Amino acid sequence: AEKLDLNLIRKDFPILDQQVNGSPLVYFDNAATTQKPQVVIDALNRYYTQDNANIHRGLHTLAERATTGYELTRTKLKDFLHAPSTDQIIFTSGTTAGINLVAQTYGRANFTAGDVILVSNLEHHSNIVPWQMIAQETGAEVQVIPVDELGVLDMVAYQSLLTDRVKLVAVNHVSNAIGTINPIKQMIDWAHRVGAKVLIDGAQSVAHFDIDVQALDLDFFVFSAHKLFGPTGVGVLYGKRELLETMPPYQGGGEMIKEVSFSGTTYNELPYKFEAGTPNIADVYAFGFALDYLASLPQNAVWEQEKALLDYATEQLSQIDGLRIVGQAHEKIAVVSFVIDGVHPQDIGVLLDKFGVAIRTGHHCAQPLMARYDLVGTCRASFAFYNTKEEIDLFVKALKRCLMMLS
Ligand SMILES: Cc1ncc(COP(=O)(O)O)c(CN[C@@H](CS)C(=O)O)c1O
Repeated sequence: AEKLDLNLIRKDFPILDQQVNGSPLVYFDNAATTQKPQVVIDALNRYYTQDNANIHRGLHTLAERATTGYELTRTKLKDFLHAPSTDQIIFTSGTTAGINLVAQTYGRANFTAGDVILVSNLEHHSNIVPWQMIAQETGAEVQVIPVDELGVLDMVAYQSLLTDRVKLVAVNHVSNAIGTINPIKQMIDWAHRVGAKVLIDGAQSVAHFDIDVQALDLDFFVFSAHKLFGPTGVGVLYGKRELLETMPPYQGGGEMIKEVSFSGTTYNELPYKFEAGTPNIADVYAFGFALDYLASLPQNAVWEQEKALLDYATEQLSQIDGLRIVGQAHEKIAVVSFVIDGVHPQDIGVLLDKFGVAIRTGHHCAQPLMARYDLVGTCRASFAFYNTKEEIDLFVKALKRCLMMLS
């Protein structure tokens, strides 16, 4: 199978070539945010030096160019997600904003007392708190799909929780904290059988899978550009047309209207009904170049590289005395969460940074999951295709030195 030329690839990510505290940077925090290829950085620079103007309204050349660039990304996303139309691609500020939008519009219009919103114990706070907020407001109830010792969702429990009271199932495709890949096709099919809609939080899966929203029969799908080698402050909400059409607007203002008068206001068509105010034009424009960059890579080689990194890191870390990997699902993305007997994750994170190694420590915005495993937090190393086995060797060597210093 085709392999990635990592020397060439890493030249596309200038940020990776730097020293941190006297050692080469080893960036293993890609689940928090990915680094950006030069083409994205160049696109941002080009937008602000040549094309910047407000969009959709101005009739002058720069406004036309800015509008074309912004809408071109929406078209690229339609293709990327295999969506039926661009109308169903809504730009938000991120995954969190997308989930809040659905909770505050679809939720408010459809949830009533006694309804159930089903989430999982693996969820990120962004896919728990918005549902708690709308549940409080509507009298609906949030119930939780349990997870087992390995970090795998309990599908038997899921089936029994799927009563006809369930109006929405909101789960992540992949856990950010421990890397578990959930069987979302099956989960969606089962939910639809009881008449429930499904929102899939794809923040940690879009970078690792080809997502076909029609084949998955997805009702809602949300993710952030910054997890997909694009800028921060840009998110995508995909929704089924018949759902988006019936949902009231999320925020009021310019762009999302047709006619405003003090005797009444009419709203714009999809997708603009959900895009009030001047959007994050430059970052949406630059995001399109991240999508082009990814499309230029041999996708299987990318996934092979990530799998090789996961397997090698797991093998190397498993040899360290007292180290326990948290989350050992058979189906995992390239994330290794671990704890070490007698050592606080925070201390490891701080010390690793002294050796130039960037990982994330703590609860990873998944406190209910940490509580499930009776942990204050974990150390999380998360890899991208531009990381190397040599970096894993540096990481393991540094980790062993940290443990010597802490012993
Ligand atoms: C599964 C999942 N769901 C939602 C979010 C929120 O994405 P935003 O772009 O911040 O809105 C994230 C972001 N997880 C980062 C920051 S906490 C991590 O270090 O794991 C996520 O992983």
